[in-house]
Amino acid sequence: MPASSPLYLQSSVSALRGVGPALVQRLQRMDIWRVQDVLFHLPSRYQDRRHILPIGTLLPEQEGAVLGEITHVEHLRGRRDQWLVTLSDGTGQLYIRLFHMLAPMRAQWQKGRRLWCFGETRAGYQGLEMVHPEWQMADQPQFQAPTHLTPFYPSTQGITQAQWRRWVAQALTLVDQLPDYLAKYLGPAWPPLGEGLRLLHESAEEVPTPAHPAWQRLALEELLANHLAIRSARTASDETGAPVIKASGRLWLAFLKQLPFAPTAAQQRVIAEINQNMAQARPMRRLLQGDVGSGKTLVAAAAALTAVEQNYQVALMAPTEILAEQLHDRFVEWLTPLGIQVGFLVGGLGQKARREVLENLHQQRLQIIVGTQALFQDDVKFAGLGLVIIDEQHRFGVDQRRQLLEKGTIPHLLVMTATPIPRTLAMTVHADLDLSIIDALPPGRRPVETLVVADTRRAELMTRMQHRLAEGDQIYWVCPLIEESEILALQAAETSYADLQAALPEVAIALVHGRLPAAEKARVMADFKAGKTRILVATTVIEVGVDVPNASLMVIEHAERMGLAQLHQLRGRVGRGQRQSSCVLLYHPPLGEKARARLQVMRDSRDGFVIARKDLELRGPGEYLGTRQTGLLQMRVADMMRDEALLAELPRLAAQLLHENPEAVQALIQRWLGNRLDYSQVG
Ligand SMILES: Nc1ncnc2c1ncn2[C@@H]1O[C@H](COP(=O)(O)OP(=O)(O)OP(=O)(O)O)[C@@H](O)[C@H]1O
Repeated sequence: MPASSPLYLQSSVSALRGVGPALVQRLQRMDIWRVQDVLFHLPSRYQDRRHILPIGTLLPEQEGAVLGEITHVEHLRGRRDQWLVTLSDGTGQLYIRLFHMLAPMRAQWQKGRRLWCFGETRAGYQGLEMVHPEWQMADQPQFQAPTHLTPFYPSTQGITQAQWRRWVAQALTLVDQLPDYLAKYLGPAWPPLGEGLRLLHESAEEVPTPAHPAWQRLALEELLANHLAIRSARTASDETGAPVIKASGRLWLAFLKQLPFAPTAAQQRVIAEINQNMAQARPMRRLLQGDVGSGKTLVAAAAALTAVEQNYQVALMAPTEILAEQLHDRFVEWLTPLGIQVGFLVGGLGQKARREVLENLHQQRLQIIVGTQALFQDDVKFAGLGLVIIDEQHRFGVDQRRQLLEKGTIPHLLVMTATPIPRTLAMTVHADLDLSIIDALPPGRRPVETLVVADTRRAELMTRMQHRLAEGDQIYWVCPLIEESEILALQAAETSYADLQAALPEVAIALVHGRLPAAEKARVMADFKAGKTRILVATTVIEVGVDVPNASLMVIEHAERMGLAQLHQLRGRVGRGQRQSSCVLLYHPPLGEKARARLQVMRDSRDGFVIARKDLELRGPGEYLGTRQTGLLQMRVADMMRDEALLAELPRLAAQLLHENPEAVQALIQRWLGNRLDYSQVG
């Protein structure tokens, strides 16, 4: 082997031992280009493989190591071969399910052998099981149970955890060379930057917690990097002018006359904030936040009317075709009586129809266009785009948002989200976005009654459903994504669909899932909306934004596997009309402790903010890192809600750095935001 050349933080990852050309490409796809980027690729959690857990004490969804004797090996032949291995340790039995078993492994996995394995338990049909755990035969001399915590890195296909650990170890030898731009501005109580990175990569004994000063040091720098990125983008966009749109309110008043309800005070307030914003040449960058069902669509319509009255076009984007279609229908229903033409553009549109829409848009025969990502394509040209509205922005790539904004001169931008972010946090971190909050639900809403029910009680549930159906109500039946596999989710949904059809043969039931062709999806949703189908079985495609006020019961299968934010979103699909609605959270017993606590939060609370806070509290150590953040910003170590106290430091640090060390500003942004095109570059 040739002598390895010296390694630098700025060296390409190819300089790391064990990284060949194919791996370089894979790493680059994860936005890891240089050795320094490996240092900032932080573990998403830690595995504790040190302690052997008695099998009898295991709960579902528990990760851990067990050691026992193989008492049975069964080869299950079927569409797909499987092996079911029984492991016993005197306290209980655990099944190990394997979908492939190569000959050398088969030779070892014999009855009577002692086996150590590490994995996550799940409730299987026969009892607790682990699927493809990591393993070692424990009755041979080379067996060694791990003595340290094991960091677990976010990865991609073709990169193993062992590889990450080797690369990180190499990069860590350079950690002290990393420039610490903040040291001189922070008091002596703050540990150096490198300590934070060591803490996260090297913790051997205890899972690090966010309260640790070294962690806080990293979080502070990450928040600052985001803050700086946003600040610099905002300065750039401030210099360029957006159209000054001042409407008389003529269209809005005409619209109100035909609306069957009156806007709430909260809606009126945010509409006024938006109108004021659009009347300025400084481009609007406004985040409209409102809990599920708070009536954001009406606010979007009001903003659109302001632009249309002054002859500007409006683009309205939704994250999925179903939602785009629904928004389109709503806008057509509301606005065509006022003589406004609303177009629709999604990927699945035929060539001819598409050309026609584009032509109409370009000639300004369409004032409003509703669609999905398809609105970004190069050939989509506007005559005068004045306002862009994005629904549930976090589903959109930042890049796409930028592309759309490039289509107008500098259009105003309104982003709608149901994700709760406290005002103070949003103001500090999203320095570029102004915030409007709809803080009250429309009147007459009755809180959704939430029940937590074991899935062994399906018979009772069927009776409840029959009652509802007899009263003319409609029902959602949701099957969540299992193990992040769309195919498994689909199988589960198909099974539930068949079961429901068998149990309620006289009822019209439909199935909708992510793999249906767009037109088919649209048809199924339209039928449900029109009341032609009474039960809609769905994978979580209905999660965001579907509005069918007549649906008053939602059943969520395997609710114990879902996150709180997702459950809250889903539940928000019912309780949108005047009638008393219910949400049944079905779980598969036995229930793990954490899952029980999560479901209890759902039963006790209906407020998105409260639920988000509880979610934070319920995350155990090791679940803090790499968790999906509240939509807008995805951070690695910081959490806006948890690290609220750090935000106070940001303006001072930012001002000092910008003044004294502008190069450091760019370096920090690069370090934390990397080459990702961040939304801060928008506009
Ligand atoms: N002021 C109001 N009075 C009565 N009903 C209203 C009012 N505003 C909106 N609604 C109705 O409330 C329902 C929910 O509104 P909308 O779909 O806009 O919610 P949303 O904020 O987009 O929620 P989500 O984030 O869940 O999609 C709709 O059926 C809408 O017609």
